[in-house]
Amino acid sequence: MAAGGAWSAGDPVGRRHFADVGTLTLEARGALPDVTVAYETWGTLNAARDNAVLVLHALTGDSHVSGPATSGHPTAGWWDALVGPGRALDTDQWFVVAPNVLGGCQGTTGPASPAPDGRAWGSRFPFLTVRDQVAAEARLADRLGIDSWASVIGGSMGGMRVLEWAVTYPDRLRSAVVLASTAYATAEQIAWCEPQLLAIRADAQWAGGDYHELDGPGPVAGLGIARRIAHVTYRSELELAERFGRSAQGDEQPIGGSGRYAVESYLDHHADKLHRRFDAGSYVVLTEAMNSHDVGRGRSGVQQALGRVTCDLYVASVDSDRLYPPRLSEEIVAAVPTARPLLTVSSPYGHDGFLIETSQVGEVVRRSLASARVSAP
Ligand SMILES: CC(=O)SCCNC(=O)CCNC(=O)[C@H](O)C(C)(C)COP(=O)(O)OP(=O)(O)OC[C@H]1O[C@@H](n2cnc3c(N)ncnc32)[C@H](O)[C@@H]1OP(=O)(O)O
Ligand SMILES: N[C@@H](CCO)C(=O)O
Repeated sequence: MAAGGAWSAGDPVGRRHFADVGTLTLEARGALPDVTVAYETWGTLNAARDNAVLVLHALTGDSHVSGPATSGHPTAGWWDALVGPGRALDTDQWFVVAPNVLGGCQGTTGPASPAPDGRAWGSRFPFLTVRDQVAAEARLADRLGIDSWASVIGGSMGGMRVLEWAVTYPDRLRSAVVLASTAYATAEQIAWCEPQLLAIRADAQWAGGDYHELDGPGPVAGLGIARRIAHVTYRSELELAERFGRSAQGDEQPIGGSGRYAVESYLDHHADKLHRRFDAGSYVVLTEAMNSHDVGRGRSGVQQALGRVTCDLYVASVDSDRLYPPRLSEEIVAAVPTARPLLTVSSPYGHDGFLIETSQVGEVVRRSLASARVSAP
């Protein structure tokens, strides 16, 4: 990419693989040609090809579930504690696959990728739904020769894709884990996204979505505002109160001075970090895809759709999650015939608890894998 701020698609070498999955016919309209899916794997696929586990990341995640920070990944794997020998996703037993989502910006085709004419897709990138993203992941499974996943696991936006997998391809997964997620985007979730989308599109550097080919920083300010809004929703009111209170950041005072509150500084920090690792165009495409999420669309409603699920389903909510409140997980459990009783991750951190509370999340993952049938180690 030419501009777009300091964001980089990362080290093209690293440990990622790239699968060409062809042209995807999209749910809303049109098609996306020449789709590439970037993915990482851990462990070994067994001879029966039935020990594979699919891990699906959330909004700003990527394929780097586990491993140290690299030149391409400024932070260590987002579930590093869960993957490896003896860990919940025990790589002595399981073959773990993690793709970057369709529309993303870490190797999988997205708005910053070159279109057939060689220029970045930018504003020409088509509207995606969660179903399109899952269709791309199913193509990846085909390419890897994996007919049936032992488990499909994800939180938040990743959990949306897990549910779509379970509803669309009930024969292709034996168990599933849906963390801090929902069967449909609620009015409030869509409402929180609206000012985020407006902030990015109001940034003069957005250039109608075609900033990738321009000189300049790209819509860094707009993306930063979007991240600040989103990040507040990812944490709990009590955590922010106890952690930051009314403290000032440093010696300068916010009242009558030029200082900032500590919580403002914290949000500034997260905004600054995001634009270095994430493309604003992807943020828009993925946010609109999340807003589209409704497993019941065209399937006679949510209850009917969830009634199609046949895998062993584990649903967990975070008790302090104000963005994906536990009632949304309760609705899934009530409607899925094969759902286990709702599990609760106890955390002061809110929605981000699904990323932070790796010990509790690991237990949920262990349970799902214990119920997955495998031919051989
Ligand atoms: C599946 C996926 O979606 S993966 C994508 C999710 N990952 C990310 O988005 C990476 C960005 N980080 C986050 O979203 C969250 O921090 C999490 C969930 C990953 C981790 O949460 P926590 O461990 O609780 O980290 P926390 O939110 O407290 O942030 C810590 C950072 O804030 C900084 N910080 C804390 N207080 C302040 C302050 N007053 N002023 C400025 N910075 C501050 C810390 O120095 C630390 O910086 P660093 O991350 O550069 O080391
Ligand atoms: N921190 C997570 C929250 C969204 O679920 C992310 O950035 O993807």
